[in-house]
Order: sequence, then C-alpha cells, then structure tokens
Amino acid sequence: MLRKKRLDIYILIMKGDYPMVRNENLELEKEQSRMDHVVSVIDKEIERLAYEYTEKLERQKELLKESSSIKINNSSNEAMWESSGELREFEQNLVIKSNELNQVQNRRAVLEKMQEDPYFGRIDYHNVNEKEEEQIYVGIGSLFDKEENLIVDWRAPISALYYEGNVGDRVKLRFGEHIEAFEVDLKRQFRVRNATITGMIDTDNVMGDPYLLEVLESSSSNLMGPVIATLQKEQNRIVRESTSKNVLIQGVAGSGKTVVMMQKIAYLLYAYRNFLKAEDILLFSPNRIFQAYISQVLPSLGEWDVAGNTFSQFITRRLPSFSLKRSDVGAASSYGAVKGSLPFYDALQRYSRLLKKKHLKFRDIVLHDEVLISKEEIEYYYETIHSQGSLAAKLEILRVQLLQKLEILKEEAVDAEWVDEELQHLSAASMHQFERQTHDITKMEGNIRKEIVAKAFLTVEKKINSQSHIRFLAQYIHFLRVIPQLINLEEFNVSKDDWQEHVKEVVEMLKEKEFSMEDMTAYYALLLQMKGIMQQNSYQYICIDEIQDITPFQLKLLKDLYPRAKYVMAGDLNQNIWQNRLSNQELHQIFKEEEIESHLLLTSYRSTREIMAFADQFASLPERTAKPIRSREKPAVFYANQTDFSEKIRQTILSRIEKGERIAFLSPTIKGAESFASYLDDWNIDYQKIYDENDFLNKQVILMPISLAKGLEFDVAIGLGTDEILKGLSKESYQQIWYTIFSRAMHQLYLVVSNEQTELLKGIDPSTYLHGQETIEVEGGSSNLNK
Ligand SMILES: Nc1ncnc2c1ncn2[C@@H]1O[C@H](COP(=O)(O)OP(=O)(O)OP(=O)(O)O)[C@@H](O)[C@H]1O
Repeated sequence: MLRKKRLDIYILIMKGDYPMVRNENLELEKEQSRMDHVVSVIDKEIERLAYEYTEKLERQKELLKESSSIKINNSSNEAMWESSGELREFEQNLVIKSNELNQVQNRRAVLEKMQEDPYFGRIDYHNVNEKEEEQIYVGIGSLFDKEENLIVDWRAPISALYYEGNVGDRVKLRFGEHIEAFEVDLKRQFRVRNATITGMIDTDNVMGDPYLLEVLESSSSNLMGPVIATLQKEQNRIVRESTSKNVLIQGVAGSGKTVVMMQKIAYLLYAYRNFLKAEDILLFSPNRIFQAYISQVLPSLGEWDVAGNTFSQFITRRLPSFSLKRSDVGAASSYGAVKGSLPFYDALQRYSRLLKKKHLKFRDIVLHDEVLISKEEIEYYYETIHSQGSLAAKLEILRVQLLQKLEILKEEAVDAEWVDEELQHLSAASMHQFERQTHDITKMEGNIRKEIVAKAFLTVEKKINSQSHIRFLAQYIHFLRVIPQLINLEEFNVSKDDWQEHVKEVVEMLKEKEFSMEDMTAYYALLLQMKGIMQQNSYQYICIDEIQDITPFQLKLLKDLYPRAKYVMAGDLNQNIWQNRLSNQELHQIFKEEEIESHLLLTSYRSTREIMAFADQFASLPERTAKPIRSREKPAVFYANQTDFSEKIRQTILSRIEKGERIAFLSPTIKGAESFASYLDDWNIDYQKIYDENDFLNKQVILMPISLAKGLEFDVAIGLGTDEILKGLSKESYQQIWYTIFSRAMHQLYLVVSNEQTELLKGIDPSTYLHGQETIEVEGGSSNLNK
C-alpha cells in the first residue's frame, strides 16, 4: 500500500476560537505511531481474510461439485423423498456458504477503506459514576486486536459521544434498556490521507466547524461523498433516534436530507444487524443519475449491498413488455396530475368493485383458430359466480371453472378432425413409443388421441392460468373512459371532452406498447386488483429520497403493497418541480393514523448565503428560510439582449473551467436546454448534454434539464431563463423549478435571462444579485468563511 512520507505531515492550524492540539508535535507523533500500529493490524486482518476467502471459495466449489452428483432417486416414494430432502439441504448449505463469502468480501472492502483512513475522531470520556477515563477512536468500521478495541464503528452507541458531546458536556446514552451518563474530556478530529495524519484538531464546543467549512469549501465531484466525520448534531439525532415507525426528513435544499437518509440506512443495518439485511431495504431515488451520484455513499459508510431503484425501474421491471415514454417538466400535464392523484387511486378501487358486477372485457379462448370457449360464454360463467370476496377472488374462481370446462372439451376433442389429421402425421418414433405401452390397437389409438389433445390444450391451459382471456389493456382504457363518472375532473381543470381526447392519445400510444409513467403505474395497480394485490413482507424498510417527486398515487400503491414496512422519507416540498406531486396533507392521508416522525433541517450545507438569499425569494414557504453557513459572491444575472452578452459569459465560464470547477447549465425543460445548446457550440466549450436518465455525468461542463439534476450539486450552476425557455412554463411551476435550479449551486450561481424586463426577476430584490456583464473578473477563489 502507498504510504506518504512523514515530511508532509502538518498540523492544521485553525484561527479564531478553535483550540489547537496542545504539544502539537509530540501529540502528533504519538497519534501517528498509534495509527501506524492500527494500520498494521488492518493489514494483517486483510491478509487473514484473503486466506479465509480462498478457503471458503474452495469449499464452495467442492460443494457445487458434490451437489451435481446428487440425483433424485425415484425408485420408490421414500427414496425420492429422502434424496430430494438431501438436495434441499445441499442447496441451503450453498446459500449459507455464499452469504458467508459475501460477508468476508464486505468486511475486506471496509478494511481496505480503513487502510487509507482508519478513523476520523477520538473521544476521551468518563462515566460520571466511575471517573475512570476511557478512550475510543471512531471510524467507518470496528477493529479489535485480541481484546483491545482499536476502532469503534461510528454507529456503535458509544460513538454518539463524538456527535453529541462537547468537552465538559454530560451526555446520556442508551444501551438497550439502561441509560448511562458520560462526560467528554477530549474530542479530537483527524484529517487523514493515505494513513498519514495531515491535520488534527481538538474541538472545544463548536463541533467540527473548522473541518466542516473546509469540507464544504472544497470542490464538488460527480459522486457524493460520505460525511460521517462532520455529521452535525441535529443530523445525527435523526440518524440514530426514531421512536416512530415512519420518519419524514424535510428541509431546505442542501440541508443534508440525502446524507442523513443514507447515514440512517447504514445505521439501521448496523444497529439491527441480526434482524435486518441489505435486501430487506428498498431504496428509491428520483432518477438514475442521482442513483449513480449517491452510489458510493453507502459503501463509504461500510455498507455495500443496498440496491437503489427509481420508481420507473420498479414499475418497468414488473411490466417488461411495455416501454416508458418519458415526459419533460414543461410537458407536465393536468392529465398527469389526475392520474397521479389519490382520487384517481380511489376511482381505481371503486372501478374494481364495479368490475365484480359488470364491464369485464373478455376475449374468446381459441385453439387452432377455432373458438373453444367464447367470450359470451365466459361472461355467462362470470355472471353466475356469486363470490363475497374481491374482484381477484372472483376471477380466480372463473379461472378454475374455465379449466374444468377445458377438461370436458378435451374429452370431446379426442374425436375431432384435427386430431385425425395429426394422428396421420405422427412420426414412426412416436408410434413405437406408444406401441411399447400397449399392443391393443384400439387402446393405443385412444392413448395417442388423448396425448395429441393434451399437448394441444396445454397452451390453452397456460393461457387460462395467466388469465389471457381477460383483455387487461382494453379494461384499462375502459377505466380511463369512465373516469369522468368516477372523478370530478373540474377539480383538475380538465373538461370531459378534453379527457376523452386524451384517452384517444393513450390508445394510440398503447398501439406502440408505450405508456406514460402515470399510466403505467395505474395499469399496474389495476392488474394488482384483478390478479390479487399480494401484500408483501419482502421489505422491512422502504426508503424514499426526494419524496416530493413521487405522486400520491405511487406512494399509496407502495403503501398498499408493503403495508407492514417502515417508511423513511426525505424531501423538500419546495422542490416539487412536477406539479401536483405529493403534498403534506396527502402524505398523512396515505399513512392514515400511522404516526410519522417529522424532522425539519434548515441549515444549508451546500450553497452560500448569497445563493440561498436569492433562491429563497422563489420558494413558496417563507417560514422555511435556509440558514447557510458560508459566504461568497452574489449570484450574477446575464442579459442575452446586450451586445457583449456572448463574450462576457463565455469568458466567465472559461475562467471557471480553468479553475477545474464543475459547471452545469440548467434549464427547466429538455426543450429549453436544447435551445441553449447552440450558444455552447458557438463558444467552443467542451460540454455534455444530459437529456436521458441513462446518461452519466462525465464532463466538467454539463447541459441538462432540472428534472435530471434533482439532488445533484455543482460548483457553478447557470440557470437558463430566457423568454423562449420561459414561454412553455406554467406560472405555478415557477417557484419550485427556479428554487431547485438555483440551489444546485455550491459556490456560484449565474442566471441567463433575455433582458432586464424579464418576468423571472419581477419582485426579486435587486440587491441580492449582480449584473453579470459588469462582473468582468471572476472572483471564485476568495471566500470569507466567517462572515
Ligand atoms: N454534516 C455535513 N458535513 C459535511 N457536508 C455535509 C453535511 N451535511 C450535508 N453536507 C453536504 O451538503 C450537500 C447537500 O447535502 P444533501 O444532498 O444531502 O442535501 P439535500 O437536503 O438532500 O439536498 P436537496 O434538497 O438538493 O436534495 C452535500 O454536498 C453534502 O455532502
């Protein structure tokens, strides 16, 4: 492993109120030599695990070989029973062994991270009743050397002292049933690179602030980093404490909602490790770009196996034969609002109940182009079933009845002409097979006929089992058509005629097997009603980031599918860029009387005071004004109608590129982004267009719509708000869209508008921004942290 030479060690000298480490050099030497020792223990442990892994792998291979030699013995019932039991045991053994292999790999991965950065903090403390001083070092995983506890996992109960306690404070911690009080005597933070301490500070009362500012001042990256070392008290509490089954983490943009949610997942996996596994957690994020962005966070916290999902992945995986038509924010329609709403979900339930009586759409059951059971006949069977159960239960009875009917038809079919025909074309080999069974010609022909019929009817049987006698798509279209009788469309500002026109468009899309996200979700929900909703216990936790991006319909569907799971949700209703997505009231409606523990984070860690002061004027909830902790330059507005516009903005961007900053041109819509692309082409800037969530950010300069930049951050964000771009946008969507765009900027925000009369800046305090064309020098580097 690469180790840095001791020469470049330095102690972080903090100005102002932050106490330095006393006897720096001596202390530093001691700490470094401890760290060297710890790393040597880690090295040895990695070696040991590598050996253990190879051994386990070999054993696994042997087991696999052995299992292939086990055959089911069907000589007698007992023998068959015994041999299949043996096989099952083998399979279970294999699963256990491969889980063990995974655990070894995961532990190795944690240790490899710890080789570079073994721990980030030290706490000296004493139990108030005992006075004897103890010491812990806190890192992403625990490490023991014989009996000695070298590193304590940041999630261990005692590690809460690092986040909760200031020197001299009494901190009460809960250990299972009992509570103990501790006093913190020393809190030391380390900055470590390649196992070398490059900075060290003893913090007195302002936990982590010097490090925090240093971390926040650094440049952004394509991947989100972990923040365990600087997690703040208010964040730590949400991570560790939940008295309620469901948790809602709300907060201003950049307040660490995602960070806290990820940290909470890692914490839960640690705290409940005997009951909770990574596969018990279903994690949703708004799009795949965001998913890629946060993909490193859990591994950096010591957890590897939690898989992320977007809601569209969740649905499309369940309906693989359809494709999803993505929509632009600008195209967000009132129809989408109807279909994403709770009244629509409710309408679907009522419609399903109605289907128990009538309107079910059946198709003929056919064999060789001949109708075996006509749709009228199926309808008749359906009507004569008197079931008290659900729609799905009634359809299940129908399925069984159709199979029974099929049996009768099978018997009748034995003498059918098509069977005569197939009989004549039977191969000699098949004939011989039948001959072996019996020499009685009549019996043999009977057997052959039965076999031919059984084979032909097998496909029909399969179709009945998969309920393809029901025209599910036609049923969905019918549901859409009767919506005006089930919902008051006026509440959504949609006329009945417009709705029916819209249904025609859906029919056209369906001819191409294409669905909008809302339709696909509703179609899936209808299928569940018809096939049985199958409540699932497969997940213990459902974690949803950017909850405001999910529709009430989608959340209700999840809640009905996983009613017993605990929900951890993070989001910001101010960033609801898709109109008519989830509101607080709807959230509570969905969870009914279930308690939701709600948290509100107001400190903004991402953006500067100046950026948030500007952005907050676009937000709809003034009582939730952000409290940023850093200062830099004010946002600057560029006017596209001015002659020097192009040159000035180009110079500005180029100089920021030179500094290595990540820059995003953000438009409300894809169309808007595309309309700006020609400028970037003219300026000869090397940039990447991101119009699809399957793309990944891999350039320094990005052009993208805000829907795909949800949750992301950039050193510099440039909001694109020319009149042409504003044209397609509804006024109601303004607030959230612009707030979200502006709050993507960490250090500097620019805005491009058509001219000084722009609609966008009406009512915005002019002292909160500069005129871009007048700010020729790009300030960038100067930061006055402690303003
Ligand atoms: N305690 C902390 N220490 C260091 N950095 C932090 C801390 N909390 C948050 N951050 C940083 O602040 C930025 C914003 O965090 P995050 O993305 O979690 O916020 P958010 O509230 O989810 O934002 P959005 O509302 O835009 O989705 C990230 O760069 C994150 O690493």
